Amino acid sequence: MTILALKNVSKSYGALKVTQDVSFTLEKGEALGVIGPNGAGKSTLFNLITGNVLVDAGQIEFDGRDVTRENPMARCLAGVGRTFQIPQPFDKLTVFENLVVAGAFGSSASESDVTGRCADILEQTGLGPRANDLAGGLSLLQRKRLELARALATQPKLLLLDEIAGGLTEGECVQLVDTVKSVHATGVSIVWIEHVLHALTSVVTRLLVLDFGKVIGIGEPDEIMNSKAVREIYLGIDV
Ligand SMILES: Nc1ncnc2c1ncn2[C@@H]1O[C@H](COP(=O)(O)OP(=O)(O)OP(=O)(O)O)[C@@H](O)[C@H]1O
Repeated sequence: MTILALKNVSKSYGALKVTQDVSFTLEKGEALGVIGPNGAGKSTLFNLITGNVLVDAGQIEFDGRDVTRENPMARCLAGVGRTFQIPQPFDKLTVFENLVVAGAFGSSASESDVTGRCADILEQTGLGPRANDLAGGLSLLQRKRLELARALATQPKLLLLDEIAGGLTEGECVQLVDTVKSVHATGVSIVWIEHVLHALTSVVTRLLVLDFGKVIGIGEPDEIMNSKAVREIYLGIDV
């Protein structure tokens, strides 16, 4: 069953075509990786799915509904959760308070449900011992964990991860990937933009490659990474 469908989606900023006729579908429970060179339009793709940017043309369906013209709040409440490339938590709130704010405003759960759920998410994301620490004092790995936890507090059916492994050490990356795997195992559908390919391919079963806003490949990771188009355009190898 399809959870997300983009149909011929396009977006330009002036003369710059950032998203060009992009179409793909994501099945419920699937994890899809998105790769491509800097500036290929990956984050813009997320902004179009969340509604932070509106399409110029095309259609976006989420969970069986046309959400193309819906605002980000409506899409979040419907189950589209996301993390940002640069985590920006409320630095002067505690980790737990950050989760409660996300749960209270980004989900339709009642107040009592939100606090209970946030306590569970703290454990799930390994932030239990940091619950009462101010977010501003967290390490990069903990900030990434908090970014993931805040997205989970909105009770997403679809989780969009934007370079969550970027900047981490190898050991930290392994830890975070384990947490992403545990989230995926609960049935949440995932689209993950990531430059750290080994982290990405340990979770996703398909890769989508963007270049200059166009989909130049979508398929199984091995097939995609060995394809002529990807080696020429994405890896810069002349074949
Ligand atoms: N609001 C905007 N106004 C004008 N140009 C924009 C805007 N947002 C993005 N762009 C441009 O669109 C292109 C795609 O940007 P985007 O951030 O989606 O790429 P990306 O693939 O996520 O890159 P990176 O891997 O560096 O994060 C870039 O050339 C960027 O400068």
